[in-house]
Amino acid sequence: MAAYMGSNSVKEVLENSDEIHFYGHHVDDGKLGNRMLQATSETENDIREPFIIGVAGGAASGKTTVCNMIIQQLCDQRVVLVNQDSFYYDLTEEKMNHVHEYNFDHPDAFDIEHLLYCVEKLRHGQAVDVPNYDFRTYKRNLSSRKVNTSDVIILEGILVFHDPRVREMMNMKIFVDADADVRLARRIKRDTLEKGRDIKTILDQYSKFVKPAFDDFILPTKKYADIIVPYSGDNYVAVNLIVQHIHTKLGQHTLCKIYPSVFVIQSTFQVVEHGLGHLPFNEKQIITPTGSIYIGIEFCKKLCGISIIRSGESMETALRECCKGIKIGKILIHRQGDRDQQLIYHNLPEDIADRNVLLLDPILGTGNTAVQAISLLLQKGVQESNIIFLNLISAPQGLHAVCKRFPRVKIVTSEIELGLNSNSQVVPGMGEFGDRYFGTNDD
Ligand SMILES: O=P(O)(O)OC[C@H]1O[C@H](OP(=O)(O)OP(=O)(O)O)[C@H](O)[C@@H]1O
Ligand SMILES: O=c1cc[nH]c(=O)[nH]1
Repeated sequence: MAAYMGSNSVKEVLENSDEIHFYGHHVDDGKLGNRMLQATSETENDIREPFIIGVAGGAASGKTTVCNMIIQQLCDQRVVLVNQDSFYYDLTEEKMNHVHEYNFDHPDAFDIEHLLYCVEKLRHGQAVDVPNYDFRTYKRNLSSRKVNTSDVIILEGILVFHDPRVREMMNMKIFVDADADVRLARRIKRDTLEKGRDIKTILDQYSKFVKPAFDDFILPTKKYADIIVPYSGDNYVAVNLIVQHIHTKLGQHTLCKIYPSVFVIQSTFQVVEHGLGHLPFNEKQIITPTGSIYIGIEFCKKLCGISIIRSGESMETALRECCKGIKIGKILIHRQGDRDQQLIYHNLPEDIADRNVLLLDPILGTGNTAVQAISLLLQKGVQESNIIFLNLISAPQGLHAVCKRFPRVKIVTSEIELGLNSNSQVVPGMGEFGDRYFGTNDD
């Protein structure tokens, strides 16, 4: 476990000091302090960004049905649907005169820069005006549609996976797959009814543009999909699985919105570094023994790590890699399922009240253990706002318990899971962490 929590990016330079922890970089290497601050704020922003889903697939493959089913099942969330069709370029008079020669299924038919601009704004919490494209006039209406940002943004369209910049903004990519004959039959029905087109025109357009564009541009983007949904009427199983995943991810968003003290770091590599990034520091310059100038940072206040025995000890190596010589204290709490915890042992730095405390425990289940440990730290005079709880897997129940009781304690975790089972184990989770890490399970 410690191996994947280790710090590769942060170099510790001053050793054997439990008073000063200075980690930095050579003067040529840029500004670590700035990088750390940037990393922290970027990650915080990421957490609050909407969940963006791309839904691609051939024309009339069932994308809209899948999107509607997702929207219906996410009824407790704010969802907005943005259709790539809204970003068709207006046809010029000349193109209008030869409209049957115009390829609406080619990537160049879309104003992708405008689409990118709109999604980028929504992603950063701003409302946008999305154009209203009229298929009868082949032009955007004068009035646009005001779209507010939401918890979930669904971006639907035949070619939404085509541009890598759009793809990169998506948290989940779904490709709706339907046989060519099914797509053609549905297209004929839809275009005659909804767009007032005649069958000959539809078939000409299909063989001339739609089919070649599907083969050349749309089908090749299927490989980018995280999920391929075979369209056969209403695919409830696939949509249920998708919605379940979104709910789990939104659970994180919701908890982070409720509790500004919770930070979810997408990679377990960065839990320790991110935690350190919350501490106040000053930039410091030193001359190394070889006479080079070295710029790093120095924490304003003394630090210590406190691990909750046993599992918290698995995080000590990572902490020591970042802060060599750091004082580490211990707390042992006997956990009995969901019942009261018993404090068995503690060994804390005498001057702990004057330190920032990084509390280490990879699992936050019911939260009882963490609440006991934090209560002990407060009894010893540690300021609540000087405690950062570093964690790998947390259950929503544990987060509620700690955040409600200690709103000023920061929690840095790498995953918020679904919940707890009847044995108070985190689910899906990883079972008994300590047994797995120390090899004391029966398997
Ligand atoms: O939030 P809670 O429901 O209180 O559970 C979390 C506690 O459970 C685990 O320890 P465990 O008791 O399994 O001991 P171990 O680390 O020694 O294996 C974990 O490391 C936490 O300390
Ligand atoms: O899932 C859990 C809950 C508490 N402790 C663990 O090790 N795992």
